[in-house]
Amino acid sequence: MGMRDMGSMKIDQGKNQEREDQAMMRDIFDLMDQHGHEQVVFCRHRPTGLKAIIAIHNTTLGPALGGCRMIPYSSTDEALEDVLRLSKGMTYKCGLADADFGGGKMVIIGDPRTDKTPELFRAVGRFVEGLNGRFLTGTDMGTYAEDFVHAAKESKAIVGLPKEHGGSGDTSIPTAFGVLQGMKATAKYLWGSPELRGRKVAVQGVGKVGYRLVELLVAEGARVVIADINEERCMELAEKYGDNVELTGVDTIHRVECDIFAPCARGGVVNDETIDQLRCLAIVGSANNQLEETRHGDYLHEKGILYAPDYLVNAGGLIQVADEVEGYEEKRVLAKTKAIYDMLLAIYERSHAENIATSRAADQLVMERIEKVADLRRILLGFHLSERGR
Ligand SMILES: NC(=O)c1ccc[n+]([C@@H]2O[C@H](COP(=O)([O-])OP(=O)(O)OC[C@H]3O[C@@H](n4cnc5c(N)ncnc54)[C@H](O)[C@@H]3O)[C@@H](O)[C@H]2O)c1
Repeated sequence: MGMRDMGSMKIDQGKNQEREDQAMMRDIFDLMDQHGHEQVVFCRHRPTGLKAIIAIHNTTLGPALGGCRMIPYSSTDEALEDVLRLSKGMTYKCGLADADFGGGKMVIIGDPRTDKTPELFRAVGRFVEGLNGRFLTGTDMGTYAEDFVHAAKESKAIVGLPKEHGGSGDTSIPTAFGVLQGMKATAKYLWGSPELRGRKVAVQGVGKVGYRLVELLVAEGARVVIADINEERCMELAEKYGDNVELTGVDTIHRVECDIFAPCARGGVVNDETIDQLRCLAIVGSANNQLEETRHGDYLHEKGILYAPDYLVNAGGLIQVADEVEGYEEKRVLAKTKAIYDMLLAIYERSHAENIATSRAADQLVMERIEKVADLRRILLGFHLSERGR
């Protein structure tokens, strides 16, 4: 092959790459349209190995707020899909929690057990800071408040820092408390009393939130069944609480016959495969995006399984970090998180009255709230006379 042929081959390859890139860009824009996103930012820093994606879904209510998770995703597509779904969920969560923030999320593609370094989180901080207040972030699955102490050296837009670093501390505390409020409201709706004593709850995932939830449930007198891929955490809880906590496998936890199934690990656990295996009366857990698709919410409604919309019952962490931006006050956070109880009962009532899935009743309520605020924001707040060019 002559030099000329080699040259034309390179040009062809270049053109193909360009076409592929263009196709990918079109796909991303399609995906953004599908979910209604405003902005997607790809962050790469080779020296620290950082590969991350920030998605900003909707800023009608205020700057986008959402945690940053670290997962060894098997592909960029999988990470993109996750961040788009999660950031959209945050818009709904903020809307329902009456927080003046929009929906956003960040995902780091990496293994939290081996890939974390202080520099990686400083790089996270710099990318977040570059968004100039459009996006605020903190801990989520696979990340800890301590990780964000490094990010906070580079950015003012970090929330959920440890208390000794001026933050409000671990968000999993109010999150677990909020899930418990959701369970009490569910008990009230189904059995006429918020009491959980004697009720059987199956908790999938005993990480930061799940572990605390189990502690709260045991204190309420509930019987708890747990499963986690991290067996050490299960053993620790079983040793601590003896007969009150029973262990089962990660493949069987969703099939346990119980009053309440509590997904507290990854999302998408209610799907075509699992939905007919569920043997619970209600689903109340912290995991984001528990329904793989909206139609799974409809199916739960048809089957008579009461589903507590995840973005409402897991809003405790968001309520805390939103409060941190205003100036953190623990009592106020607890009071706002307690309100999840009444809000969930209102959603159950609406679902019953309109014979629609609880997930749809919650979505409707959020959209009504967002539209009301969007309408208010049409009122101009100020106008500088200097802008008239006098
Ligand atoms: N931390 C918060 O404040 C917060 C707030 C709102 C929502 N959430 C959501 O709650 C869920 C849990 O969050 P977290 O902060 O406790 O995360 P975490 O990483 O501390 O805990 C997740 C746990 O799930 C386990 N796990 C993973 N896959 C599993 C599987 N297939 N079966 C059983 N266990 C499995 C992990 O080993 C881990 O112990 C996530 O979906 C997160 O997005 C968390």
